[in-house]
Amino acid sequence: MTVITEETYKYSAEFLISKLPQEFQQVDLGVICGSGLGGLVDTIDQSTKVEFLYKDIPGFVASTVVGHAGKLVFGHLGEFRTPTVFMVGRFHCYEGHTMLQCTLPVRVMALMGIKSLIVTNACGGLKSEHKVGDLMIINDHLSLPGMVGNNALIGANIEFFGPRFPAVSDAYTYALRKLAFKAAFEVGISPNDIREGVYAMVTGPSFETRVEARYLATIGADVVGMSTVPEVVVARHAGIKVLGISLITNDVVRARGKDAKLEVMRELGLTDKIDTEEDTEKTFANHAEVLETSAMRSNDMQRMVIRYADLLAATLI
Ligand SMILES: O=P(O)(O)O[C@H]1O[C@H](CO)[C@@H](O)[C@H]1O
Ligand code: HPA
Repeated sequence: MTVITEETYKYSAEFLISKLPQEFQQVDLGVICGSGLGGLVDTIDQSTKVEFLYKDIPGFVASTVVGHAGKLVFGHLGEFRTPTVFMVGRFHCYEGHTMLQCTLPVRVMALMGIKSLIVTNACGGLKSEHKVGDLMIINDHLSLPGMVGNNALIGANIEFFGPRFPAVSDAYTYALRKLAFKAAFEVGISPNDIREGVYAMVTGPSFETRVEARYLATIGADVVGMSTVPEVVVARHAGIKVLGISLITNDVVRARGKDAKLEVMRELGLTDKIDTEEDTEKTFANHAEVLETSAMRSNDMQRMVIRYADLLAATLI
């Protein structure tokens, strides 16, 4: 296991601070941009923005996924010009990174002063009432890797950040979820296009089998993705408040699929039963579809995040 010490995090933060103008040496808000959702940084004041490629920051690993630019951007967000740090592209375990490597930027952001983190992601919808393109405010998560031995906090606890056994039952606080819905409605997102629910994390990179999808829905998940949870756990451990926003980019195939045996028996006249199961062969999940939906809906998500940052800056939450 890669060991990352308190000094490693501090070294990365000090590196950034030494290169940043004073206005960004301490930031209030962090934003992690999910697949295809990095366009948010195009909405910030371009004249004050400062960018670092991940490959140039000590301790950071490389971002290898299409739709994840691989840069850390500092800028002013919204009308209140909140000093914000954006991860434009995140790290995933399926890229070969450990959870500690994937979450290193969150601790670096903690050292740079963030009090609040907005985590966004692209995900697959598991419920028939969801539409592709819907937004979902996360109200809880189901960490499949975390439950079976791959929790982001495994290893020596760094007391400097937080306690050995942090509670995450309130990771997605009610007050912030309310603020997010307020932001969404104020920017004109229809209540029919935004919901609240449970995000399940799997490691990927293969998408779910049909039975895995049914299993996830049965055990309480509304959507599934391959990120977010490690970042949230590490942020909550460090006392950072979290808002999670998912964009449902595709429908996860759940139908059982046609019964081959029955079909052959019917063709040979051995039975007259007909398989009524829907044929979903054409709807495989794929990353191109994920990026396509992100591109279609990223504007709404951006407007909502900007409004949320302003509401947050205007409240004492
Ligand atoms: O969670 P983000 O980074 O948004 O990306 C999602 O999209 C990719 C699959 O298309 C996976 O990486 C999944 O986690
Ligand atoms: N499954 C897992 N992760 C995802 C999906 C999906 O269908 N879509 C986007 N990320």
